[in-house]
Amino acid sequence: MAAILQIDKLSKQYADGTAALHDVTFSLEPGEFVAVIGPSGAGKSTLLRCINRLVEPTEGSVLFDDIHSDKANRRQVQQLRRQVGMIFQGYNLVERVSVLHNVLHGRLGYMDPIRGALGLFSNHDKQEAKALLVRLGLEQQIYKRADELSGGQQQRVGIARALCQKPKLMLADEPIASLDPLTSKVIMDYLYRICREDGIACMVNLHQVDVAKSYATRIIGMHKGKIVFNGRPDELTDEAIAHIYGGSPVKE
Ligand SMILES: Nc1ncnc2c1ncn2[C@@H]1O[C@H](COP(=O)(O)OP(=O)(O)OP(=O)(O)O)[C@@H](O)[C@H]1O
Repeated sequence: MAAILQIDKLSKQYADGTAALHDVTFSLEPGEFVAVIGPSGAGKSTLLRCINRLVEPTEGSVLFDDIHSDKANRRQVQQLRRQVGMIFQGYNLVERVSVLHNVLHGRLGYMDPIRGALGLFSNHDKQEAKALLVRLGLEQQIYKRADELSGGQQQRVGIARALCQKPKLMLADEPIASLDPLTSKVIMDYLYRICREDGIACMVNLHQVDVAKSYATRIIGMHKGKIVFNGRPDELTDEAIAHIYGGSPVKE
């Protein structure tokens, strides 16, 4: 199957000289659910953000569905961002507006900017946004303000907003880091099930190895800006985990 995402020799050095990514190469096939694990500072967030150009890579290329992100013009970056949904640890909702409006923000990339700024969403978009909220078990919360919701409910709104973009790829940057274990399971169950049902490829940064092992179809392990593991969950041995988190060499 043709890759939906092809990352080649990607490196990122921040302005202060921090080398966050070094020579990262991998590809993602449609429908894969990939967990990215690694210690704090390994470069997981930088990697995700280089994919949708929230961070400019220093070297290397990102090819997403025929768009060379590194060479893309403004129109192509906009096209890329429409097709790549993003879920954040802190949910990134507009707190004082309704849950429905937050979800509709996922349509802004498809709209005339003036209609978008005025909040003139079509009835079709509103129906789709409501259907997504029902799918995420939030039918009672549709007209509430976002800041009236619990953390787990807010993250479900974040997922609905990303789905409203009709993405081909979902990037989730530590989506459960601020949630308790029970709520984390609910969020991971929704994210996994919906991505699998809708054929959306997903890359999710996680701190919890056990969570990565129970959901991912593939795991990428990072250490100091490099990929040091790329394999199936059953290949992630204790030794491989020690290598990712401690940098010890993997025996051949
Ligand atoms: N804007 C920035 N400017 C300078 N250095 C940065 C910036 N953002 C991240 N870094 C550095 O780049 C490295 C990788 O950071 P990144 O946030 O990508 O790692 P991470 O694996 O996602 O970490 P965590 O799990 O703690 O979120 C770290 O050394 C970090 O301090």
